[in-house]
Order: sequence, then structure tokens, then C-alpha cells
Amino acid sequence: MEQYAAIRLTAVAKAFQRRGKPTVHAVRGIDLRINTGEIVALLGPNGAGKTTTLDMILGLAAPTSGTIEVLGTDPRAAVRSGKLSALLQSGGLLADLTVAETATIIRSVTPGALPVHEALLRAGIAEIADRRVGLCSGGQQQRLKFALALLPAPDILVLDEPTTGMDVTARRGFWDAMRAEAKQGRTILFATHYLEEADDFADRVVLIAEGRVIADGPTEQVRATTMGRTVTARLDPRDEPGIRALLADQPGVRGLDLHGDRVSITTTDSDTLARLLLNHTSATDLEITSASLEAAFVALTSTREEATQ
Ligand SMILES: Nc1ncnc2c1ncn2[C@@H]1O[C@H](COP(=O)(O)OP(=O)(O)OP(=O)(O)O)[C@@H](O)[C@H]1O
Repeated sequence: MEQYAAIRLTAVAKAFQRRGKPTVHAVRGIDLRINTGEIVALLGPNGAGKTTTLDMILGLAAPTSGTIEVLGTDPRAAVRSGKLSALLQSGGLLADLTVAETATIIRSVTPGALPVHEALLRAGIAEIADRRVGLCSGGQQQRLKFALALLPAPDILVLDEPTTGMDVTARRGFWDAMRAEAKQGRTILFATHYLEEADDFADRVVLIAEGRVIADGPTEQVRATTMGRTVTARLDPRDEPGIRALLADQPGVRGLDLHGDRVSITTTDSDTLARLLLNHTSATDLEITSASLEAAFVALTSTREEATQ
């Protein structure tokens, strides 16, 4: 028998009906299977549908159509049993309580919870256990939310933009703590705006825009197949018009930028482009690099915007 997925979405859609206003189609048919132990980044621009998707996975909102299963059951049952837990963007902490008091209260309503000290330790905030929440930095408050999410010792952690408000050092520390959780075999699904986080931390990236999945695969593969490679070369700037003409009808070439005497061209077929540049132009000193996820993301979303204009 096929092992059930950690998270499975089948043709999930969510529309928000608002009286007197146009319906918002936040999610327009997402199919997604996340297996146990995967670390998946949900990437997308503002309004893409990330939070709505995560809310449905957590049972906080019901899909308009389609189905969601978490560990083979209903999302709310998975949350109730402590197998699925979340660190959400919204949801306040009480400023007057200390870090430890906050965790103690949540622990008291969490069956089978970890000891408070262990959760704080794992979230990297044991040393500020006695600090009042109101005096904690934004990053420390996020870590406290992370500690609360760890209390039920969940199999699956869902995180909506967990490092919002953290500086680079705090972010790095947060992901180190998360890596330790992933090593325990937990499934982790997180939404982020920080593309380098997806690049550094996720095994798999699901890009969503306008409520649809536009790319899904291993981080490396999404980067390669969506954007291909960037070829840069030294060039006499006077040759630019000739090169533009030469590349105008080359399939796979997506963009050309000239900075000083270096041209930078993105393409899905770097071998053909390199051959063309070396054999038919004054280009020298070629470099071929895999495009960053950031570039892939911008290219994908801008292509869609152009197509819909
Ligand atoms: N309760 C609601 N009523 C009406 N529209 C909503 C509601 N919640 C979300 N939306 C709309 O649904 C779309 C998707 O929103 P969502 O918050 O899921 O996007 P997101 O990808 O998480 O964005 P961000 O990165 O800005 O958090 C947006 O157009 C948003 O305005």
C-alpha cells in the first residue's frame, strides 16, 4: 500500500466572496504532495496565495473546492493530535508575560508537550527565559513562537515567513535551529520572501504566483529549468547592436545587459550561446553561471505579468 503523504493537496482552490466587491481567487487549483522528511519552501510574491494555502493546510480555513490531507487525515485532526504545528505571521504574544511563562501556559493546554526548558533550548532562547515578551526583539519573539510550535513535538512544522523582522545574524541562527529539527526527520514547509533562504535551506521549492504553482522541484532544478544560465563575457561595446541582432531569434535567450565592457546574457541553452559568442563575435573571457533563484523568480513572475497585461 502506498505510504500516505505528510501533506497532500488535490485541486485546492479558495475564493473569498465579499459583498458588493469582486470575488478574490486567492488559490486557483493547487496540487501538491509533500513527503515525510522533506523541507519545502513556498515562494511567491505578495498576494500569491501562500498564507491562504498554509491556513488551509492548518485547518484554519476551508478550501472552496478540492481536498487536503495531513498524514492521511483531516488538517484539524492533525493539529489536535499535535502532529502538525505552526509558526504563523499573525497571532499575538502577551507583552507582560515572560518567555517561560508564555511557553508554560501554552504547554498546559498541549497534550504530551515537551518540557518548557527543552523547547526554549531548541529554539535558542533558553537564556532569555525570564525576559518579558514586551522587551524581546522582533527576532526573539519569532523564536518564542518557534518554541511554542515545537512544544507538541510535531511531525510537521509549518512556518509562514518565520524570519520576518530578524537581521542576517538572527536569521542564520534561526535556520541553524531549524536544521537541527529537520535532522530529526521532521517535515518542514515554510513560506518566505527571502529567496536565499529557500536556496540555502529547502530541498525543494514550490513557486506560486496568482494562486497557482508555476514551478516545483528540487531547488537546483527549479533554478536551472526556469531560468537556465547566465553567460557573461568581455565585449567591445560597439559590438552590442551586432550581438543583439545575432541573438534576436535564438531560442532560449531571455535577456541581455551591458555593463561597461561586460555583457550578461541569460539563456536556457548556454552551450549554443557560448559557441555563438566565441565563433561570431568579439566576446572573450566567457563565464557561465547558474542563475540565482532570485533571477528565476523575477523572470517567471515578470513573464506572467507581461503575459497578462
Ligand atoms: N479574508 C480575505 N478576504 C478577501 N481577500 C483575501 C482574504 N485573505 C487573503 N485575501 C486575498 O487573497 C490573495 C492571496 O493572499 P495571501 O495572503 O494568501 O498571499 P501571500 O502570498 O501570503 O502574500 P504575502 O506574501 O503578502 O503574505 C490576496 O489577493 C489577498 O488580498
